[in-house]
Amino acid sequence: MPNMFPTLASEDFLSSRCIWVNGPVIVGAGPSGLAVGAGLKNQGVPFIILERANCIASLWQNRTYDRLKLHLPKQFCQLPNFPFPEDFPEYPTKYQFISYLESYAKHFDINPHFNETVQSANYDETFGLWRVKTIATGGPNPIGVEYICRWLVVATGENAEKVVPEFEGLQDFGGHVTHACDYKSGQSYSGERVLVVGCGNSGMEVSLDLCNHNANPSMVVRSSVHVLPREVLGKSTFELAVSMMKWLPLWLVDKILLILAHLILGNTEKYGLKKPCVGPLELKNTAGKTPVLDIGAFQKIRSGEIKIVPGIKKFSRGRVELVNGETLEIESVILATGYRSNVPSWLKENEFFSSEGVPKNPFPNGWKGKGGLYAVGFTRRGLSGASLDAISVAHDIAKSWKEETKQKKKSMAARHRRCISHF
Ligand SMILES: Cc1cc2nc3c(=O)[nH]c(=O)nc-3n(C[C@H](O)[C@H](O)[C@H](O)COP(=O)(O)OP(=O)(O)OC[C@H]3O[C@@H](n4cnc5c(N)ncnc54)[C@H](O)[C@@H]3O)c2cc1C
Ligand SMILES: NC(=O)C1=CN([C@@H]2O[C@H](COP(=O)(O)OP(=O)(O)OC[C@H]3O[C@@H](n4cnc5c(N)ncnc54)[C@H](OP(=O)(O)O)[C@@H]3O)[C@@H](O)[C@H]2O)C=CC1
Ligand SMILES: O=C(O)C(=O)Cc1c[nH]c2ccccc12
Repeated sequence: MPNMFPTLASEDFLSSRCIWVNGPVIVGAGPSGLAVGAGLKNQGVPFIILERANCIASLWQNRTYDRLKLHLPKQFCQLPNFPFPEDFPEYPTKYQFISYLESYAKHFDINPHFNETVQSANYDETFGLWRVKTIATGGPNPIGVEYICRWLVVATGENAEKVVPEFEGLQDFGGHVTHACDYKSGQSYSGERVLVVGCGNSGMEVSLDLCNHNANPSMVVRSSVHVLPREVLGKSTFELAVSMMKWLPLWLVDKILLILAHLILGNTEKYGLKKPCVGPLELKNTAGKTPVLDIGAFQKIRSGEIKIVPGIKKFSRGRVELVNGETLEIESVILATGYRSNVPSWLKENEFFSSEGVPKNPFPNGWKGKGGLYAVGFTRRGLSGASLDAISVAHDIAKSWKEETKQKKKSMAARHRRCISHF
């Protein structure tokens, strides 16, 4: 018997709309998307920003811990054309940074479409247009929307999704397992033995915060890590590196950074923090691995308050077995295992973006693709890299928007004249 009630795809239940955008569609209302928006506003170009969360800068507002501060000095973190307030400290807190971003959006009158997740973006070769499909969940029912535009700006970030590795036996562990993006404070871990998996800036700072709340962290270092002091003789290490880069080759700057780190912190390898073979800046540029800028975790490692342990073999009820055969009894696990881009899941394009979801061309040539495609904030250079991209992208789009608008006006005027001459 034929099926009288064929099942409908979930999309069929959505009412849908199609919208022509006179200008670019920007995906993501983080610092990168806001900075492009500001540049476009300054040049009179209309645009829309689509944001899956219900606020701007959702990484900063929803997916970071309470005690987070910017770890680069403020002059490297402000966005174009709107400086930080003068009374901001050298390393603003995340709350100060968020309030700055709110003022930034207000100043440039940027109003993203919140609760609207981009599901796919395809380039229509025939018409030379982008078709961007979203699901908007702000109203009583989800709505499917399709935007048609000439320019598409990808500003979804290098940290769009958490990385959650699979571990044997984790389902039997029975304790609390959280990713660093959901960790707010060590308060609820007081007195607990906690396994922190990963030793990047997140792993280090979460471990430090746990110590400050009387918990006992063990931090997994499965391979290697560069630990640099955040400051050298009161001057930011990052700033020092940027100044040296003007005169010296990268390898030499890396050597000097490692010598300074050794003078200030001593031999970090003695405590189980094996150093990578490649220098800290070279590693950041080639593999995107950020060196740790230490704000006090290393002192806790030296004192034994943070225990360093090797890679994980498997979990079992209330325990973890390590690759060296040692077993630890633990109450909780925090996965400080990093983040990844989500571009491959929605952008139907594989010439400009790699399979990891970052532009294939290295900095400074990774911001412009073909057919009006742009990327902002994928340079592995934090907020200062995002600002540089945003300036280039806004300038380039404004130029071609103005040319096309002028041409359209010309051809409309010509059509108008032809119409008049008929009378
Ligand atoms: C804990 C932490 C601390 C950091 N500290 C510093 C620092 O001190 N200095 C520095 O320079 N950098 C720092 N960074 C790097 C960080 O990536 C940048 O600061 C900055 O947030 C990058 O901005 P962005 O706009 O490119 O990406 P994001 O801030 O991640 O913004 C991207 C936005 O896109 C939205 N989005 C994603 N997918 C979709 C979709 N499909 N549809 C619609 N919207 C979508 C997201 O919800 C998000 O709001 C830090 C990162 C982390 C994780
Ligand atoms: N104050 C600040 O400004 C802060 C900035 N940040 C930034 O946020 C970004 C993300 O940092 P972070 O979250 O630390 O992520 P990272 O990608 O820098 O580090 C991930 C860590 O997890 C480890 N890891 C991944 N998978 C496994 C596994 N299966 N077993 C054991 N270890 C594993 C990695 O080890 P391996 O190297 O062996 O792969 C690495 O040590 C960085 O750019 C960082 O600088 C983060 C926190 C604070
Ligand atoms: O914190 C981050 O994620 C950054 O990307 C900031 C950053 C850019 N370049 C760097 C080099 C060394 C340490 C941090 C950074």
